[in-house]
Amino acid sequence: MNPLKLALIQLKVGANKAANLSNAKNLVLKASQNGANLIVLPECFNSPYGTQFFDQYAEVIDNSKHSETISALSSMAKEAKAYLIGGSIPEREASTGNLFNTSTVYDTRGNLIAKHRKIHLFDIDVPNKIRFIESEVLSPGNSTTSFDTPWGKIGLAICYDVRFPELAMLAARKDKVKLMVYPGAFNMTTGPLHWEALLRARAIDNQIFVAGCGPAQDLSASYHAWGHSTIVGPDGKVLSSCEFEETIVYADLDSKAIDEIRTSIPVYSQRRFDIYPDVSS
Ligand SMILES: O=C(O)CCC(=O)C(=O)O
Repeated sequence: MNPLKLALIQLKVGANKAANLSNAKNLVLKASQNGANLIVLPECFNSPYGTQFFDQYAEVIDNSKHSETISALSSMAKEAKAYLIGGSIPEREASTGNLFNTSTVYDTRGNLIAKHRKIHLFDIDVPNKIRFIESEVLSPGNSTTSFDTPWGKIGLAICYDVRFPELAMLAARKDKVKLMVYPGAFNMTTGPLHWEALLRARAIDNQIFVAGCGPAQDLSASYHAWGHSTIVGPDGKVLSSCEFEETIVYADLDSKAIDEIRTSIPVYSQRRFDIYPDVSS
């Protein structure tokens, strides 16, 4: 099997949903022309990021009748003939009206094959720096997500979910994912402090590939994103990254690298689950 060519689209997101969708389409097609097999968009890619925007931009995700963004993503994947992780969008659940931060995944024919609702909502308050309380308007998802591709299973979670090592470990050990993808949107306080460290930590913990895809920075927006979309190898090395600008980050992922690191530094098989079966108390 040839390596998986992964492309992270560090998209510049604005207030105009139609413009965000058409900008995303141009870059998705560009990534596919450059040979990408799996293309990723950032968290909240069709709407500005902020609790005040979620209700206005939310869409119902219904497999039988696609909404504006779902229909656009499905066509992009089909036209690109690539797997597509559609970042995330504010989702409105039809039956309850509840809002979620939700990522959708498409196969090369544009079929919607997976959906992840952010499990850990971004609720933080760093005095004089950043206060963001997603749970004021969003409900959390309650399940983990992975999906099959010809390159093996891929795990999916969203942004703040990266801070919780159990989620990636479950995906690596139970679902046997080779790659964990996090559409994200870190900020200018926690981005420089933790973004790369967390992505590398999840890769080192589990000896899998890890990717985090953020939006480009827009200093005229209310939320200043950190950007720095990054792909990390199973040995913890950064394979490819960028800074704040709109761009595409690529890497070729060969699963042989997972076998090599698990053989040379065999922590994957040295775990002592007999002494820490449950650390929840
Ligand atoms: O964990 C962080 O510091 C940032 C998280 C975030 O921006 C998000 O969950 O959208």
